[in-house]
Amino acid sequence: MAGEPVNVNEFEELAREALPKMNYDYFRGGAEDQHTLRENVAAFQRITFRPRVLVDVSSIDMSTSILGYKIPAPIVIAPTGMHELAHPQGEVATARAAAASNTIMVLSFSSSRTIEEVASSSQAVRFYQLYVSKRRDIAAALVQRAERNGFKAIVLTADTQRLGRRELDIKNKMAVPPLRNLEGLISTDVDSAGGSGIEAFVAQFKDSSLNWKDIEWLRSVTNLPILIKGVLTAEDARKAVEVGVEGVIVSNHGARQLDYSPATITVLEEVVQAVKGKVPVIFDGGIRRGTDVFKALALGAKAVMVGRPVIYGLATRGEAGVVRVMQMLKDELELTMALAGCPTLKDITRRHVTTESDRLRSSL
Ligand SMILES: Cc1cc2nc3c(=O)[nH]c(=O)nc-3n(C[C@H](O)[C@H](O)[C@H](O)COP(=O)(O)O)c2cc1C
Ligand SMILES: CCCCC(=O)C(=O)O
Repeated sequence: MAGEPVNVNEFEELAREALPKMNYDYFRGGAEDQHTLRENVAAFQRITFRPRVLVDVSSIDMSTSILGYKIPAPIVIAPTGMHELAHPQGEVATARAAAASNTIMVLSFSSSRTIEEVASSSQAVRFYQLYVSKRRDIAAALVQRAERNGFKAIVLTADTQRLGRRELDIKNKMAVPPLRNLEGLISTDVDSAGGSGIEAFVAQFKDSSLNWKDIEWLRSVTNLPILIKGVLTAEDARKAVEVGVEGVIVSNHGARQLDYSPATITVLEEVVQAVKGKVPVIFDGGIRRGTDVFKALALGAKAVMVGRPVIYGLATRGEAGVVRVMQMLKDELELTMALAGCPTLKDITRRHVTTESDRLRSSL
């Protein structure tokens, strides 16, 4: 690609050029037919704006807060695994970029670098994403390490009872690289039977009996607020509120788990309505533009998280690349707000977008 990247999608192209195929495939790929992977992005393209004109937008305020932590824009770093496959500094670089961007980073359970390394290299507000192992003492130990090291919330990923079937990883015989948090706790040296080592590893360690009752167990091992990640229905949103978690994250795991799950942006409103404002609803999946962020906010998200674009920035330019990606999305959101006539996040309403279902309803 010639010249400087001017948008987040161009970072993806650069990352593809920079990375070994196996690593790029792991980051980029989705489950099975990758239908949901395409839809996560395509569904945004079917939402249009109802911009308002002649509003004073000489000053735009994008600031918000999540669980009381103030951030200058509602764009947060999603938990994604194995950052050393993108850059030798791994999550240390990502965490530094989060601090430089004054945003929140959710550190993945499957990080290359340790909780302690990430904590000591960055002042960013950090949340810890948890997968619960069959041996509960291991999960509890990880949560307590995160808490001791100043992480501010636990993000419990609920959509990964087993790993989705990612055929690129199977073809590449993708092996699990070192996950240093797990050293001395769980072996990642698994027999992949000639397929995806990641899938085999998850099958071996993950407790697939995990269920709503276990939130109580999680409460018993930590004082941190708990967010549930992977909610796609009103039913589960109500359950999450019922069991008393502090936040709900609408996510289909970047289309890496159940293929033919809905594009997340198409179910956000359903979840928001079910939650009834009792806890914040955070959104992820397919955010590639500031316009996407605006659309998610218009449909009721408090903030969005970004997965792959952060990795592409990291792969291309390390810390500086992640800072640039976050800045691009933020700048695009600011411009979108100005052009749509919304000087603050509160001004963004449901009336500022037209969705596919709006169009269907009005054609009846
Ligand atoms: C390479 C990669 C690794 C991921 N690893 C994790 C993980 O360890 N834990 C988790 O909860 N979600 C994980 N996710 C899902 C992200 O948190 C997020 O839901 C998703 O990336 C959002 O979609 P986007 O990539 O289109 O922004 C991963 C996603 C990708 C692309
Ligand atoms: C133990 C690896 C799981 C990482 C993950 O969640 C993903 O690749 O989507």
